[in-house]
Amino acid sequence: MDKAFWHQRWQDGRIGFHQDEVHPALPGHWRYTPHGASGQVFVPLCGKSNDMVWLAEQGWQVVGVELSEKAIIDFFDARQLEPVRTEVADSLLLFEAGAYQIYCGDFFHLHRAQMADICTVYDRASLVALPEALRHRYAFHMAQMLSPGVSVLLISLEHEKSSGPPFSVEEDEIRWLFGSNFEIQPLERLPEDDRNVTDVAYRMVRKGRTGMSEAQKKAMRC
Ligand SMILES: C[S@@+](CC[C@H](N)C(=O)[O-])C[C@H]1O[C@@H](n2cnc3c(N)ncnc32)[C@H](O)[C@@H]1O
Repeated sequence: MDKAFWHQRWQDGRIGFHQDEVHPALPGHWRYTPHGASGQVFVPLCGKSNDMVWLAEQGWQVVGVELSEKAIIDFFDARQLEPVRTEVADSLLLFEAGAYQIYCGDFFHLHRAQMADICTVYDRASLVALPEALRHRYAFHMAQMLSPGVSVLLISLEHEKSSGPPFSVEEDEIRWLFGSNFEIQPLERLPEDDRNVTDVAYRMVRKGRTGMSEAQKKAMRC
């Protein structure tokens, strides 16, 4: 899947992955309360997801990344927000308004520095958007960017077809992709939908040692 594929999908309005409602697994499995307004949640490959609105309503600062500028403009327009647009390093534009900071560009161009204040991650339908070779890169890059202790609510999907997107990404593969860097706990299999697709939710926590001061800082922030 190259970038042109996704730009074309957004241009043509072929965005069957977009949901008008909040994903049913999100409220049930979201167990964090941010302290003050400082909690940042990262939403990779965010599209114009309404899940970001739910997260903002819970008091989170939402940091997204999305290739399609059209998706980002649509997201802000729907909320009558006029984002400030700034050029940042490595071919990324940052759109900011209200509780939202959305980077427009390639996930793989994000750096650890941009993730420094991230407390947690909400990841729905990112892996399943990527072909196998890119899923490797994705899992590695995510691990590189997140500090030990950061948790991820990951929602993948499974189906019988051999093609995609969406690709079927099952527990064995998730363990293979992320297992060396994350503790992984399956949370829930949702009921199969009318296209025979099953969403599956996992909680993952970035492994690794935290120096006392880093752990303390993170505990205070998140
Ligand atoms: C299956 S959709 C999921 C969107 C969103 N997570 C949701 O739940 O509605 C995948 C999204 O990832 C975006 N995308 C694909 N490759 C990307 C990349 N390398 N960097 C940033 N965004 C990407 C696409 O434009 C598309 O909006």
